[in-house]
Amino acid sequence: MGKKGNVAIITGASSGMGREFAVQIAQNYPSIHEFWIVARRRERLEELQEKLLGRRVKILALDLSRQEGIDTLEKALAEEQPRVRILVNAAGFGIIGKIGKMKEEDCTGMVDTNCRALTAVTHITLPYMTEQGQIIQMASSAAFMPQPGFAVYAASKSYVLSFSRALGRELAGRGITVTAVCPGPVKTEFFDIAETYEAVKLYKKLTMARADRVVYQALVDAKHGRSVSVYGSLMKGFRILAKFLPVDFLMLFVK
Ligand SMILES: NC(=O)C1=CN([C@@H]2O[C@H](COP(=O)(O)OP(=O)(O)OC[C@H]3O[C@@H](n4cnc5c(N)ncnc54)[C@H](OP(=O)(O)O)[C@@H]3O)[C@@H](O)[C@H]2O)C=CC1
Ligand SMILES: CC(=O)[C@H](N)C(=O)O
Repeated sequence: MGKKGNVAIITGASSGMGREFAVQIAQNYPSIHEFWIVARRRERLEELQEKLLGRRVKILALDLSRQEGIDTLEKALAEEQPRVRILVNAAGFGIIGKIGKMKEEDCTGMVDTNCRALTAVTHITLPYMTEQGQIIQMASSAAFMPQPGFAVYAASKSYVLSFSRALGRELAGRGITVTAVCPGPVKTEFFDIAETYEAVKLYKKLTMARADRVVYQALVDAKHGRSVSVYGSLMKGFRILAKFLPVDFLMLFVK
């Protein structure tokens, strides 16, 4: 399995945008013959398998925040030597709340999953990526400026954006593109966990985008080799503001 056809590896495939990436890639990329779908909830991955239009599917029910999860993926890669055409790193989570007011493992867990796991998955998959391969990293508009009350999450996404842009330059010689996806709030199960301590702000609730549209735009941007994908004029405008206005001024509005 894996040696003959092109493979797409998608983490965070059990819900939200990761799941949507799998469905849209299956619909629009006939050259992808096999999917490796990764997340902790096996039953969700099994349910997704039914939607992947008869492609070969490898289900990897792994916790990527743990080294065992990364090791298992690395072993599967070494055994099967897949030709990876698309890697989507969508596994991630965020918890709204102030440092010191939430459990320590909730704070550091965001770093473990959003930064460490994403870096590790990218690192171990790179040797198997084909020329013209695409790496799609779920960052966020939260990467554009610090967010008091969502500090670790926003910092973790700044890491993803910075890492992905530099990686894109490193890989240019191999013909592999890297796209950091930076949407504003998107209506997914993300907020079930995010609201563990505090509710999401009203302005975010009112501006939530649809996951299918964000993912469609991200796939178009990745196809064009764009380093950053921002869905919607609101977030495009916010990105420009965040580039030009002083951070201390901007932070007055997200307290
Ligand atoms: N929703 C939003 O507003 C936005 C989200 N993003 C980012 O997009 C990405 C996807 O989020 P979204 O689809 O909204 O959220 P969801 O909560 O719907 O999906 C998150 C996915 O990550 C997986 N995941 C979480 N932790 C782990 C882990 N330790 N090991 C393996 N898989 C894990 C979950 O699977 P399981 O629980 O089965 O392990 C799930 O499949 C995240 O990185 C998020 O930060 C970016 C901008 C906006
Ligand atoms: C959850 C997100 O990443 C979103 N962009 C936000 O800032 O709330």
